[in-house]
Amino acid sequence: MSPSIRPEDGRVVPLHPKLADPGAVRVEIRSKRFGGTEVLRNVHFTVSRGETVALLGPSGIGKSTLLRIVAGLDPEFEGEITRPTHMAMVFQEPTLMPWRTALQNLTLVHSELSEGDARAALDRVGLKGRHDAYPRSLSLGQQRRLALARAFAGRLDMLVMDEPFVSLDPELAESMLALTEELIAELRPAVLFVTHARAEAERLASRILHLQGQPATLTPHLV
Ligand SMILES: Nc1ncnc2c1ncn2[C@@H]1O[C@H](COP(=O)(O)OP(=O)(O)OP(=O)(O)O)[C@@H](O)[C@H]1O
Repeated sequence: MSPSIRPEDGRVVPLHPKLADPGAVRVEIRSKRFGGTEVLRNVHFTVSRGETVALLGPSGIGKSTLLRIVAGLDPEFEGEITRPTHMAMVFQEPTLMPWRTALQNLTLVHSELSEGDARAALDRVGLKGRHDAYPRSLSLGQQRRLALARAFAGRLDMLVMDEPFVSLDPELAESMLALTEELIAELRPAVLFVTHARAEAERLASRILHLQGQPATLTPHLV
């Protein structure tokens, strides 16, 4: 039985905790159009808490569009998304506030965090001694670490990542991948991430979903 109503337009409806896993993400997209072009059709899947799902597919197929809908950034679709309250996103580029220190980038987003906890979260991702640095004085790797610290700080039920390791040199990509793996294992959120790299998908994900066709739909493959 559906735990939530099914409006005609896209809406995000909280799950009733007694009816289903409150940490789960459920995606039911009947259709997504940009003007006259239908990009997604009948895309249905769930991500349980503690599960990591990778989304693969050719360039331009609709991966970022799907991710934006799931994250609640694009309400213009037909269907329904059910997701937990505490969600974080990690993008290709670290979206940091340039006029705030590393510590403030964390505490302004997570007002519930004590300063001690925020500092510990920065230390956890290897930013010891850089708490008071501004993003422009951090290396790209340090900026990415700060973005990860921000995503994983506080309560995290769901994590959405859009090609988080793209355009990094292999060494940095490997260290970010390892750090992300550790943080996911510690917090066990429901994770949905987009990647072009099959090896990355196979390493992080317990399940891989392929977007194919026009309009795109899903073909599931178990790793
Ligand atoms: N705001 C928009 N307005 C109109 N068309 C759009 C918009 N955003 C995306 N599209 C189109 O929707 C389709 C899917 O785009 P999307 O960015 O989701 O693909 P993608 O699979 O993430 O691609 P890539 O792997 O290259 O990032 C593309 O044809 C794109 O041109």
